[in-house]
Amino acid sequence: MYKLESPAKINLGLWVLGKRPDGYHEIFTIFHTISLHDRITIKPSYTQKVETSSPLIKSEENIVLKTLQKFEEWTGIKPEFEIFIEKNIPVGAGLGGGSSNAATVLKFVNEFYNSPLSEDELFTLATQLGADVPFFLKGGMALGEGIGEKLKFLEKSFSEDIFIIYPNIQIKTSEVYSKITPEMLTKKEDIHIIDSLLDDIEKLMEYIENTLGKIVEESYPQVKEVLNTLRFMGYKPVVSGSGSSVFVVGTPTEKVEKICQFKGWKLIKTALK
Ligand SMILES: C[C@](O)(CO)[C@H](O)COP(=O)(O)OP(=O)(O)OC[C@H]1O[C@@H](n2ccc(N)nc2=O)[C@H](O)[C@@H]1O
Ligand SMILES: Nc1ncnc2c1ncn2[C@@H]1O[C@H](COP(=O)(O)OP(=O)(O)OP(=O)(O)O)[C@@H](O)[C@H]1O
Repeated sequence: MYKLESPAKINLGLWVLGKRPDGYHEIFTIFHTISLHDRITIKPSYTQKVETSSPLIKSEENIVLKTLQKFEEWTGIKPEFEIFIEKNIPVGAGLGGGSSNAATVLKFVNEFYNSPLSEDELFTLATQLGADVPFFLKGGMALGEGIGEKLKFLEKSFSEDIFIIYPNIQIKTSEVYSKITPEMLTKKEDIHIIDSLLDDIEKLMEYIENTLGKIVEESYPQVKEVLNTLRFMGYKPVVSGSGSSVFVVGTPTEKVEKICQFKGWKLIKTALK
């Protein structure tokens, strides 16, 4: 029996640079893993089974199943494990839960069968599973370009406390990207300043924004309410990825805890890692 931790991520800023012919968008983002994680239990077996603790995820659609199938396509080896995922990462929250599970299992299975896939092959296979998957092969802090698969992993990462508010709604990433219009695009040269702020979280937070977050705020009143509540309290909240979760650097006051309880929002205290 093997037990693996599958970390969540937040996007410390996300800008959309353009739209590609294949419908995907060129982005610039700063990925950062956090200590919030799913727990994956893997048992070698005579069959292949993937289950989770979340009713929101249909077994047959689990990205981890797709990961095992792709691994077999690429290597000819049929991975036979019973996998159970204890979901602590809220689903459809912009925290990369599924992508993290896929990368964590892909890395394990490749090592279990004595690494038939090279690191480059792992990254290519991961990209085919989803734009966020390659980042989770290493984690930490990374600049993401392309569709998010062109990664520059940074030596340094942050360890500050953050808190996340999840308003219990799942948001489909494709829906958010489909609302991108030309005037929402950013020129890469206009965000060069970011490169000089990568070792100062306070300064970085002054500049970061999330283009997808602006769309989510306008399309989902529940997220808008979370953002305005936090702004009213003097925080600088940022939507992670395509939402619905919102993060703030720091620790929540009792007042924040009370409001989350009253509103029925899920408050997660965690840290950059
Ligand atoms: C929003 C982020 O989570 C930020 O990290 C990622 O950009 C999205 O990563 P992801 O959820 O793994 O995305 P995928 O599952 O690969 O793509 C879901 C859908 O999002 C849209 N998509 C995704 C990534 C990207 N750079 N451009 C896009 O337009 C596409 O319509 C795609 O069909
Ligand atoms: N193992 C999994 N864990 C979570 N979601 C999964 C998993 N497998 C499939 N899914 C599906 O993937 C979709 C996105 O789930 P996920 O939790 O990764 O969203 P997310 O946190 O918004 O991810 P991202 O930040 O990459 O957009 C959901 O509709 C969910 O049902």
